[in-house]
Amino acid sequence: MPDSGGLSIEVDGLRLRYGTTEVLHGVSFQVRRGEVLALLGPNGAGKTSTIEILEGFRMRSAGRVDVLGVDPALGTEHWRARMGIVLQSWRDHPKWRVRELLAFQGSLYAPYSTPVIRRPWDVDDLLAAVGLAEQADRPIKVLSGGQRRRLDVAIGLVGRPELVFLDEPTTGLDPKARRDFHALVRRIRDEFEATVLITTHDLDEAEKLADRIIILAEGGIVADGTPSQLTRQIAGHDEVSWVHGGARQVRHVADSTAFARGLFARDGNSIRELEIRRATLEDAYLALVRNAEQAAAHPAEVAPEPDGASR
Ligand SMILES: Nc1ncnc2c1ncn2[C@@H]1O[C@H](COP(=O)(O)OP(=O)(O)OP(=O)(O)O)[C@@H](O)[C@H]1O
Repeated sequence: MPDSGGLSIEVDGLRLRYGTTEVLHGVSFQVRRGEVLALLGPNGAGKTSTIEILEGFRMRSAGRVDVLGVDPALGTEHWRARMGIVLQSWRDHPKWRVRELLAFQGSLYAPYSTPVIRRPWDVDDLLAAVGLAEQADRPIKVLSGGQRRRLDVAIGLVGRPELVFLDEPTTGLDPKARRDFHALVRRIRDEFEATVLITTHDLDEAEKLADRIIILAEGGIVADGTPSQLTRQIAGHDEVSWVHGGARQVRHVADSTAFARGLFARDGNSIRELEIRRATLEDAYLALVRNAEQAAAHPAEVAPEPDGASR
């Protein structure tokens, strides 16, 4: 079965220690089949370590992990063939030509083809999908950095994976390649119903791509929700400004829609030049990470985020 109860990933109480340092202090989350989940967090938060455990490349210290219905510590080649992995670092195959390499990598997946999922992905179709059709017959050593990154993505997708891990996939891509890549992620989700777990430091990318975001900081999950749910967690960050009686007024409020409704109910036609600046995902991210870092440094002193309106 591709999943257990519609879930591609289940993590419960995951702990990881490197020597005497505990990097993950009991992390729990689930990812539904077909969901695009972005894992965010500061450098060193444990994102890559978490993904490596899910991929079966790193042993956990404690906790329960289930990926596509299997404990990754016990994963077989057949289980691994159902996943696609795009790592942060380049693989080095300088003498291969692009098409040859993809055809070879694809052939490794052929034994795992099923009537439902035909493996591998047709090489020409895949080259077109990642924008490498013109480079198909070039040796890999002559590709630009961005083209090599596209090839990394193609290698991760050639087996028509049910679950794709993308570790900072758009680093080094130009804006057009980045936009094409976002379209490709949507395509693999929509056409193949693949589950996608992506790590990125680009909050704009996370907001555009992810159905759900998890923020990891100080060894734990500090937020888990849709981009707009996360943004709403940071109360008092929507800025509403308007002109009334010739003077500009400014308020910072938790819910700008409700505030504007009240404003119009009260002052009606005399409101001019209403502007609302919603809290951004970046505002939310920075506040949540800052809170987690302060809580870790001074466990007793951290005050909760303010709620409601303030000047
Ligand atoms: N093999 C290792 N041995 C010891 N410590 C390690 C090892 N790998 C990672 N670490 C440490 O574990 C912590 C988490 O690292 P990890 O690479 O998972 O973070 P990350 O969130 O992916 O960071 P980045 O955003 O910089 O990629 C870091 O403090 C790192 O130094």
